[in-house]
Amino acid sequence: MVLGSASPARLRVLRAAGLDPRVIVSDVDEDAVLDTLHGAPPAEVVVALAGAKADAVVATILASDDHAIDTVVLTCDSMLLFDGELSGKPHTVDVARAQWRRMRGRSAELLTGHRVSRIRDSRVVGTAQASAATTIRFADIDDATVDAYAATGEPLAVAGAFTLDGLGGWFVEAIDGDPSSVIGIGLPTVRLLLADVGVDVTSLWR
Ligand SMILES: Nc1nc2c(ncn2[C@@H]2O[C@H](COP(=O)(O)OP(=O)(O)OP(=O)(O)O)[C@@H](O)[C@H]2O)c(=O)[nH]1
Repeated sequence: MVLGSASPARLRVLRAAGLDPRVIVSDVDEDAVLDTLHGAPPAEVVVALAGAKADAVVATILASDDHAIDTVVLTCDSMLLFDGELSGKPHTVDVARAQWRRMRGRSAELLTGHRVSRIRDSRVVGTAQASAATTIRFADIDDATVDAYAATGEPLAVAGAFTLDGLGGWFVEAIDGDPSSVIGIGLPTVRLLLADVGVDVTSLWR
């Protein structure tokens, strides 16, 4: 399997779940793709972004001269849907603090889009895609805690400015949905997408 993602968290989830994928990072300009998706439903946005990453990684694989490839490429994209707005990574401390001041004490949905692309005999023989949504309830933390968390830098590089499995875990009171899709790759969703392209996930276990 090929994981088309630079996300260390996605790789960690797959390895803990028995896979040892090769990593090929796509160089997709996500903002450029987002510009073509104004008005699209949020679930379609994250699936479209995962698809754009897949197209780039598949092109890289097909450009190689290894024609005996029989593999599956998995790509994802995660964003937070809060008050009707999709947001990705904050990138700066100020944006992370503002995000937390708005969402503390409230709930939001972490959406993850997935694309599975099966390659055999140097061509794509099957694709499947789907999104997963998990509701997150955030603790009502005070300004000093928000500032301390933002200052760690952790929330800057993750969708929605929080992690479930890191420092952010102190501030996630409850979730309703698949926990792995919050971290960045929904295992139950991917299991069904792999089946759609004729791959039994148990055959991929190390
Ligand atoms: N560890 C952890 N990471 C999270 C969590 N929520 C979101 N993320 C990460 O936030 C990032 C979302 O940004 P994306 O644009 O989907 O992915 P990326 O990190 O840019 O990597 P690419 O797949 O190469 O685009 C991913 O790396 C997710 O793994 C979480 O709860 N825990």
